[in-house]
Amino acid sequence: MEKICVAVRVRPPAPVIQEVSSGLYWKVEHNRISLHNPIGIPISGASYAFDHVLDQNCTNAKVYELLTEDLIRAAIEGFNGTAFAYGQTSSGKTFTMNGCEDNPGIIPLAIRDIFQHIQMALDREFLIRVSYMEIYNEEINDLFSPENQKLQIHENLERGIFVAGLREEIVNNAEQVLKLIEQGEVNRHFGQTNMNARSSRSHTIFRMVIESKSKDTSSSEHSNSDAIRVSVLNLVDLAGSERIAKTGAGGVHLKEGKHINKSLMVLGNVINKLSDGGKQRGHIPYRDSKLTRILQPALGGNAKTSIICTVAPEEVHIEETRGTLQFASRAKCITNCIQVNEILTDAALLRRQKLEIEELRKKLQGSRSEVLEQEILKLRNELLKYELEREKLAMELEEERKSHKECNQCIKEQQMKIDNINSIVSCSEQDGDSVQIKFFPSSSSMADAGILVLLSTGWGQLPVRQRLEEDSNDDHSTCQENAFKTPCFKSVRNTFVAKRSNYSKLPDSSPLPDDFSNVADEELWLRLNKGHNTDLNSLQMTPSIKAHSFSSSDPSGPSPGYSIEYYKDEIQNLKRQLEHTIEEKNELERSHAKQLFLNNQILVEMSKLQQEMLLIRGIPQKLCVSVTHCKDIYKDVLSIMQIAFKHR
Ligand SMILES: Nc1ncnc2c1ncn2[C@@H]1O[C@H](COP(=O)(O)OP(=O)(O)OP(=O)(O)O)[C@@H](O)[C@H]1O
Repeated sequence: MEKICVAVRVRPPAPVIQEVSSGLYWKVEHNRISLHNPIGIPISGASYAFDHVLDQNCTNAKVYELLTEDLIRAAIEGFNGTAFAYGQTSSGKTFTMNGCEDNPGIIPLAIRDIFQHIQMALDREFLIRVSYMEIYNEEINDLFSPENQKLQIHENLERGIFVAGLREEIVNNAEQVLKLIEQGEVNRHFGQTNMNARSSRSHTIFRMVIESKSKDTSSSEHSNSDAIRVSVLNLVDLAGSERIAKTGAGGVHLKEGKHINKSLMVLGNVINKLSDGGKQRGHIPYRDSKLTRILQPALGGNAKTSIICTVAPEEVHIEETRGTLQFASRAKCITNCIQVNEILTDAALLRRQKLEIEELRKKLQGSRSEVLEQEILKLRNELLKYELEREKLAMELEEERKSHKECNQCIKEQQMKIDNINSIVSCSEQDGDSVQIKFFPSSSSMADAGILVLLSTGWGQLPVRQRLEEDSNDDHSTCQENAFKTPCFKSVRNTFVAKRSNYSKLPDSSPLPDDFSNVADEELWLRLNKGHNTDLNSLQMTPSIKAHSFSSSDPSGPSPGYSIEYYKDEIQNLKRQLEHTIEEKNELERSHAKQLFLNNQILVEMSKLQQEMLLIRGIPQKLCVSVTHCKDIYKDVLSIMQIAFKHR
């Protein structure tokens, strides 16, 4: 955004005016112009400041330097530019824009300057086209071709606002242009008024279209230097507002004056609207006059703009001067939005698009590679994680295998022991004699103890039955209680019990054999009686007699052939035998109780083993699940790795 540059130029007083003066005068100080009373005091509300305020001594060259030089340079670089002179009639607009031979105005100075710069710009080649038109009575006429009259204004995307049918001359040097202008001036409408011997009766617009492109096409691969810059420079000399009373215009001039004033009023409206700025601006009436329509880009559009407001210093023109200064003050508020105008040839367009595509591709590749790197990093991390998990699972699997093996071994050992016990028990049942049972349970207490239990049967025979079942739902408390009672085989289900068979049956004959060949040796007896030394001699001395029952119903009674002594001895002997038998019975009961206790302990151990077995049975299933899980993980890892390699 750039503000319009506004300057006020005060022309020298006209020598011819004869009037009664009140002594009011305009004073120029720096960039300010103020109306003063005759005693030199500024009049309130009549002081104006601008970018430049140029007094009567200012030359056109200075005006050009201050107001137009930058604009011309910008036009060469591709920016649109407009400079116009605004002011009342005979205030020096034409003098400022065209100048005279001694004091060339902005247009010839600009033309020379432009060509000078073009010649110095070795890196670019230029094409300059010029046209010259006037808006006379609200009609556009071509000053280079007088036959081109009443031209129309058009607008399109390519050219913007333009006058259709206007002759454009391609020019190569300043002199050529100046000559063309000279020719065009001939066609311009001038008129003589009371105020100006050569009064412009129309607004004139000298237009230069400056096209340029870089001479260096080799660097065009990496820049936009092949783009064609096109700028439009308008140098405008407006007709002056006039009071009919002052100018004395009549007839044609009156009509001209009316059109001039009307178009200037529209210009004032446009400036007013533009100076409002922001949302209050509303509709800008560019289309209300041909002048504002043509100058539209210069007023709030894409152009650098300079306005030179010329004023007459005479007291008689104070009101017009104040009007011009107010117009200038509003114009000062207008901002334009300028930008380089570039036109791309097909080749240039193609090249620029190529560059853009290349840049986009680089950006895309950059972002793509970053994304891929991140993805690879993520995959690597995941891979590492899975590998660790796999190793952990493999270790767990190995441990479980070991544990399974150990358990199996343990079960085998236990099974062997159980079989061993079973075989011993079945042997004892078959033999009905003496049984030697060895336990090597897995539990440490039992193993350490290395318990050796001997069960024996003898007189008062005690055959042993052992049962072993795997069911762990035993009533151990019952077993414990029963361990110290006479065993009850039915109440203790699935327990390891000893049974005394034929307990109540009296033998038909003495249990002692006739000879001792089939009787257990002395060591066995000693062990059975826990060190109690049985009177073997007495046992051996016991005669092999047939037992008799002495029931009251027995009519026979003792044989009469025996003496009293014999009977006494016999009674004594029987008493001893009875005592011995009772003792043996008690001992056996104790052994049974102990055996039951041990059996219960074995059952507890077996129950534990069974629980372990249950756990062990579940291990293969677990292992299968683990192995399947491992396989799945391994498959996932493989697929992830395959994908990562594809991306690479
Ligand atoms: N700064 C100046 N120095 C010397 N002479 C000047 C200056 N400005 C204007 N003049 C003279 O004043 C007279 C009127 O000037 P000019 O024709 O340029 O006025 P104008 O504003 O163009 O009038 P119009 O609107 O009627 O065309 C001319 O004779 C011109 O030479």
